Amino acid sequence: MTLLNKIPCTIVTGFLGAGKTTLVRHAIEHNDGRRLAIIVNEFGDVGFDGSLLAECGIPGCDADAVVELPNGCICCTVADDFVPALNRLLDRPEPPEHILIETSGLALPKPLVQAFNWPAIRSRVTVDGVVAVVDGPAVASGAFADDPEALAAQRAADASVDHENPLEEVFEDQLLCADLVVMNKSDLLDEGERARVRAEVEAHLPRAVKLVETAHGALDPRVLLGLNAAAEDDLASRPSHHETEEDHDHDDFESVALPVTAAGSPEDLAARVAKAAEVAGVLRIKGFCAVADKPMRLVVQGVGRRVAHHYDRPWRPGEHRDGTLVVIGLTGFDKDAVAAALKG
Ligand SMILES: Nc1nc2c(ncn2[C@@H]2O[C@H](COP(=O)(O)OP(=O)(O)OP(=O)(O)O)[C@@H](O)[C@H]2O)c(=O)[nH]1
Repeated sequence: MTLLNKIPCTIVTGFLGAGKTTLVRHAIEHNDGRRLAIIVNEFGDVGFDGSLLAECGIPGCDADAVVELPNGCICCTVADDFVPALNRLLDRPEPPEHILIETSGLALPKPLVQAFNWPAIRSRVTVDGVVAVVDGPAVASGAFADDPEALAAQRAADASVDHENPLEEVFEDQLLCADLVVMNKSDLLDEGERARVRAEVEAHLPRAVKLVETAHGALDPRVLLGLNAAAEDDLASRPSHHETEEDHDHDDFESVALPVTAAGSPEDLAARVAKAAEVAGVLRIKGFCAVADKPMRLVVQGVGRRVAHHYDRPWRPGEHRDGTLVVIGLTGFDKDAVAAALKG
């Protein structure tokens, strides 16, 4: 049972590029003055999402309220990183009223939920809800299943099914743990695709879990926060492909940070990123870059073959303007080919 004095924490999970940061940002923006803190975990230690959130410029969102946990996977570094970070937030003179935890797209949520039972934090916090953000177009294109139709027919919530596709396993673990599923990027789907994605996601859910559709993570914080799930008390109904922390590693995935010299134009860089994204096994490309003669920093984001870019802020005086892109992919992806594509 949730004690009144426990601070609620929402765990935002979801595959690489599904829209977790976008959802968290929307929640900060529409938060009605509640004191929020954000913990951001990333695979690939460039601190991209943390930087986007800490520098969001939203009134009332204090950069100190954003804690970055880089270096891989929050579910594997619970003791060293997560619990101390959480305790530091709770020990502040004005502790947050609600904490949002954005996990890396490759993290499994269940070990993190289990961590809420650690004696050091158990009496202080509770998991208000696990929210799984789903990349609608990625599901529609069959990214998480070798044969989506056969798969949908095959299963309901059989967590023992063997998978050859590591993407699918991570995706499923995230759904199996969820209290709320957010089917994002609905703006990129037609009605038929939306129904298909909905059916496929529902086929993976082990319990009656609410599914909402969003575009650009625009979900009312009254829906997102306050689910009151106390998920740490309810682990049995959240099956996982990896029932122990030891069982879980990320050998299936790797990341590399590549320097990029200033681009002639955003379009030129986006074309190079799109080319790099075509290299087999590449899943996600993101980072900051310079554009010749522009005083602004360019944010570049590739999910699959879709590349988005925008200027987020002016370069600071004296700031090093060389860009870096983080590329995350299946282990063994051809980094030389990616580097060559990015060079143009
Ligand atoms: N068209 C469209 N684009 C979206 C939507 N939501 C997010 N995006 C874009 O998708 C890209 C990834 O969004 P993020 O919010 O960074 O995704 P993420 O899940 O935090 O990504 P990782 O942290 O790398 O796993 C960005 O370019 C977003 O602008 C949406 O609903 N529709």
